[in-house]
Order: sequence, then structure tokens, then C-alpha cells
Amino acid sequence: MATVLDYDIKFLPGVGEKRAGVLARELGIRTFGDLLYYFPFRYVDRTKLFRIGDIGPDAPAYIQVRARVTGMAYEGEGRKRRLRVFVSDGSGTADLVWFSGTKWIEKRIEAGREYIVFGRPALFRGELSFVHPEIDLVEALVNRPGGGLQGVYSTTEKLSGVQLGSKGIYKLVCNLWEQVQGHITETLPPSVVAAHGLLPLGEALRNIHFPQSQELLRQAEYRLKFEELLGIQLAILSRRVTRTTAADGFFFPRVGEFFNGFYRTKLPFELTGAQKRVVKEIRADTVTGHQMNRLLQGDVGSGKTLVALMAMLLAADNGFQACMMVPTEILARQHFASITKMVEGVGVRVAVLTGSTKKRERDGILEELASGGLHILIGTHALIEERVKFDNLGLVVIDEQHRFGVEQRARMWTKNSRPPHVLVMTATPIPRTLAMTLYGDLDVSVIDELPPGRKPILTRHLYDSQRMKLFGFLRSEIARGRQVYVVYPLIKESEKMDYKDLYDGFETMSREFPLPQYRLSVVHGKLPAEEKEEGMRAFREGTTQIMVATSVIEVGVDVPNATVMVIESAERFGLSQLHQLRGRVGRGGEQSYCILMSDDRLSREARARLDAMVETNDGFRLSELDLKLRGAGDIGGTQQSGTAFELKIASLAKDAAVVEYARRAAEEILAADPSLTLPENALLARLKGRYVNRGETDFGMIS
Ligand SMILES: Nc1ncnc2c1ncn2[C@@H]1O[C@H](COP(=O)(O)OP(=O)(O)OP(=O)(O)O)[C@@H](O)[C@H]1O
Repeated sequence: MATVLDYDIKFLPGVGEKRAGVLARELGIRTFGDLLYYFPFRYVDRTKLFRIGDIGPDAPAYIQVRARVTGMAYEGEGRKRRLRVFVSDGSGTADLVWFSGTKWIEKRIEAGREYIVFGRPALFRGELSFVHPEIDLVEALVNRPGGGLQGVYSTTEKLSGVQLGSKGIYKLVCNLWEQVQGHITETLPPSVVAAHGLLPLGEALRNIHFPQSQELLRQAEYRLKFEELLGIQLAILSRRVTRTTAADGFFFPRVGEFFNGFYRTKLPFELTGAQKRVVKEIRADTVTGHQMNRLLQGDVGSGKTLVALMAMLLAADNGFQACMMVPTEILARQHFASITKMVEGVGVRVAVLTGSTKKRERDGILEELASGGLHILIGTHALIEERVKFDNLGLVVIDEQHRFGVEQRARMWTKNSRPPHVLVMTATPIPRTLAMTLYGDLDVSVIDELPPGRKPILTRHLYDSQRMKLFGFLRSEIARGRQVYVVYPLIKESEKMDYKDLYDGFETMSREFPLPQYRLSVVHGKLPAEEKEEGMRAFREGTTQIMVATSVIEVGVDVPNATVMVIESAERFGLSQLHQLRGRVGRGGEQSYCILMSDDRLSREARARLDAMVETNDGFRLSELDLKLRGAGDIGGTQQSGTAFELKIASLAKDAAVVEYARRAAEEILAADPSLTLPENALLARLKGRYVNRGETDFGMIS
């Protein structure tokens, strides 16, 4: 049944065709309901007035003053032309400055009247000014719906001459509220609202846009976050129920010649206790008759890939094919090279498929795959292309899953009528609440032990001025037969600047480490695949001693003889990336080093990151610190983007407690009514439904 919330946004007073287009394209707002659920991202306290004379350098970013206009003047020429309005509140004076829209302001402002001025104060040579502040006549503010806290909304870009600022959106929300306030129906059952002490929906929506007080705002946020997270948890947990009750998992009961051939004759070392435990867990999962959905978490270099290989051999022993999907081409080829070597003589057929595999070779691989002759296929997202058809895919291993989009992963499963077992590997430790949501109903295995004989990597932070010292150290390591990585940041693949750094660096390195004594490989994202592969191969085989690269080598490269990782402009990398890069060394028995190079002018945050790297090798501690330093928003941005769930208000990093409550509530609800068929749970079934479709594709449960 259509309600007022379904009305097209263009019919809202103050919107119209043009603005409706901008709202839809920029903010995804198409209906009244969309706007109602477009929440402010922060609030400013508009009850608090500052006195101009008291405003110093420590003032908050946005403030408001109540002041009388004493005069105005145009200044400057051309693009610098601006309107200055002079105001005073008795304690001091300030300038309000406009560079555009000046005619409109000039008409609105009357000398001698009192205004509330709201904006970002700037102090320049003791003079206070506000550039493009919001201004309202004092009388006009009396009728605001809120209790003084005003929402700040994300704004639109300028599109076809139309731009909506926070204030513009706020006004639209005011108009909207007039229209919808009597029409909001509760979306949670009364029992849930009561049991969790939640604000009714109408009250929550009113207070999220127009908070009557700090306390009501807090309650409104809680109610809306709880509902969102409850919906997600219901979807995830129902999926788990379906998965663990559906009897469509493949059976891998046999441990045969592939697994044993490798384990008994090819494995050059003992598995660590943790590796053995995980192999057992996987074996147990694959004989239950249910689909396995397991997350394998372990620090860099802890031996995850090896465990994955053993799982793939197990699949092959039972007549199934397995594939391993990795984020980069280099990594695919690297895994292919090392796996081929490890299983040499075992009789298992392995191939690699990436975007740049030549047609002839690709056709051959596809044919062998479809006929069932190929056991293991390693590749990038090229694996999910339509034409890649398996004969009987039994196991999918996904490396570093957050780099793949949900859609991409989902397409892997549609290759089968029955869902294959899934093993997801990640070296990035994930805080519990994040894991509970991002990885949904995965069971978690942890490799919490490094292979024996590893020496902790020594990390040093050097400034650019100490470069000669660095070169001396590299020469001595190379003289001892070791190899060295020098990595440059690549923030955006397309940025010319980044490549300039790399090429300048390569030139310097070639000068300092000349032929014939030294040989260098250079690898970056823009190189053709063969050249990349050639550079990697030469380094892997020890023909070159120095690898100059961008962060394309970040994940999974494995050259145990490399003992030094030099990270240039280290301040430009995030903590987890630095830790990943550092993990490229220390993979053999030799003492390894990580050298962080930076400028000596560092922001406080950058310094904290580099200090943390010097202090600890513990990935878990670093990831916790990363969460703190980057703040929740960023984690939300990067990690959530790869998930099925777009959160409107809750933050997985900040709202850990709410995630836990919602999880528990969902567990209780489903324990009593697993398929939400009871009449009193009809609203919950609908809430779950909002998340379930996207959620299902996430882990392939076909219900
Ligand atoms: N039990 C073990 N004993 C000794 N060496 C091992 C053991 N397990 C793995 N290794 C070796 O340690 C190195 C790292 O192993 P692997 O590549 O499997 O780790 P990973 O966890 O996948 O690493 P990353 O996340 O950094 O890619 C490899 O050279 C591998 O051969």
C-alpha cells in the first residue's frame, strides 16, 4: 500500500523537477521516505551564543553570534570582488564576507537590525571574520521545530547549476516533516520496543532531524541504530540457520593421494600447531553435509596459503575442483608459481587465469576446466566471468576478501547448482563487531602462531636526510646475499605524481646501485602483465637483488630470501598497509628489517603510526590502534564498502555495544521463531527482508 512516504520527492514544496534530479543523482533521494531517512551527520548547538570579544584561537570550528549590522561595502575587483558586512555585538566587531551571491545578501541585510550569524570563525591579524556564514534575523529563529540543536546534512555537488547546501536540505526536511508527521507507522513490534526501551519510530525520526534535547537525540539515534542492526543480524542469523539445516554441502570424506602425496613427501617442514588445528577444522566442516563458510584469520606470513592449498588438495582427492581467488594479478601468478612447485610430482593439475591470460592459453584452460581435468584454478576476478565454467566446483578459497565486491563473490556461487564450500583468508585482524557483521555467519579459525625460527622483524624510522646511511645498510645486506624491496606509495593508480616518485626513486637507486654489481627489478600497476611477471620472477629467482615497486606487491608476495623492506614516504600509508608490506620480509630464518623513510615534518597522526610500527610487530595490536587513529568513519568507509549492507546510521566501529545488543535480541527472537512466521513477528520478517536479498548474495545461501 502506497503511503505519503512513497511520494515522488519532486512534489515536496521547495523541490520541483530540477532539484529532484539533483537529490536523486547526488544523494539517492527519490521519495519522501528517502529524505526522511536522510539523517544529519552532526549537530550544532544553536542555543549557544558566543560573544565576539571572547572568540579566540581555541573557539570551536562553528559558532554563532548575535550581532547588529553596522554597515557594508564592496571591495576588490573581478574574481576577488567581495561583499563585506560589518557587525558588532557590543563586545567586539566582526566582518562577514561573501564572494558570490552578493546581490541576494545585499538585499536581505538591513543595517541596524540584529542577526544570528552562524559559521566558521577565522582570525586574521586579530580581526574576526566569517566567510559565507548563515544569517537569520533574530525573530526568524523563534519558530524552528527543534530545541536548539540543528542538524548538519551532507550537501550535494553543483549539478546543472543547482546545489543544495546543508541549510537547503534542512529546510526541505522541515517542509517534509509538516507533510509526514501524522503518517509514520511503527516498524518494530510493540514487544521489541518495550523490551529494549526504544523511542517510538515517530519520536525517533522527529528527534533525529529536530532534536528537542541532547538526551532525546541520543535515544533517537539508539532506536534507529538498533533497528538497522537488528535487521542485519536477523538476516545474517537466519542465513546461518538455513545453511546449517540445509543438507546440500559437498562431502570430502577421503584423504587420498593428492593430500597425502603432498603432506608426506613434499611438505618441507612440520605444520605449526595452529595450522594443524585449522586443517582439522576444515576437514570436520567438509563432512557435515552442510556448506562450509569459514574465515581463516592469521597474521602476515603465518602460513594461511599453505592451509588453503591443503584444503584444495582435499577437494581434489574427493573428485572436486577448487579455485582460489586473489586480488591482484601478481599475487595470482605468485601463488601459481609457488603452488606448482610445492605439488610437483603429486599429479594434481593447477592453472592460473587472469585478465591478461592470452586467448589460446585461456581457451585451453577453460576446456580443461569444463571437462574436469583441471583440479585447481588460481586467478583474479577473471574467475567469475561468465565463460569460466567448472565441471564440479567444490571449494572456493578467497584471499583478502574485503577487496572483492559482494557482487563479484556472489557470482562465484552461481556457477554451481549447489553452493561450494567457502574458505576466506584474511591477514587483517577484524574487530569482533565488525566480523559479526561483515563476515556474517562465517565460522572463524585463527592461526595464532608463526612458523618456528622466525626472528622478529626490526623496524626503524629514518628521515630523508639519513639516506646515505640507508644505502650503506642495503649494500651490506646485499653483500651477504640478501634481497631488498623499496616500495613507493601509490595512492591513486592514475596519479602521475605517484609514478614520478617511483621513477625518481628508481633512477636514484640505479645510480647508487650500478650494474654489473647490482641488478634491479621494477614492478608497478601500469606495466604490461608480462613485464610485471618478468620483474617478479627475476627477483624471486634471485637474479635481481633490489625490487623497486609500488604497493602492488603489498599482499601475499613470498620471497623468503628478501630481508629488507624499505618503505618510502611511509607517512602516506595506513597502518594496516604498512604492516602488510612489512610482512613481505621476515619469511625465512634470517634477521629481517623494515625501514620506514619519511620527511621530518610529520603530522601527529602520521608520527603515531610510524612509532607504532617501530614498537610492535603484532598485527592485532596495530589494527586496534588503526581503528582508533583513523576513527570509525574510515573503517566504515573502506571496510563496509565491500559488504552487502549499507548502514544509514549505525557505525560498526563506533557502535560495538549496539551491535552486541542487536545480535543478542536477534538470537532470542530466532530461537523462539526461526522463520519469523508468528503473527507478532510480521514486522520483524519485513525488517529482515530489507537486508536479506543483498545479504543472501553475500554468502550464496539460496533459500
Ligand atoms: N609450518 C611452517 N613451517 C615453516 N615454514 C612455513 C610453515 N608454514 C608456512 N611456511 C612458510 O612461510 C611463508 C609464509 O607462508 P604463507 O605464504 O602460507 O603465509 P600467509 O599467511 O599466506 O602469508 P601472507 O598473509 O603474508 O600472504 C612461506 O614461505 C611458507 O612456505
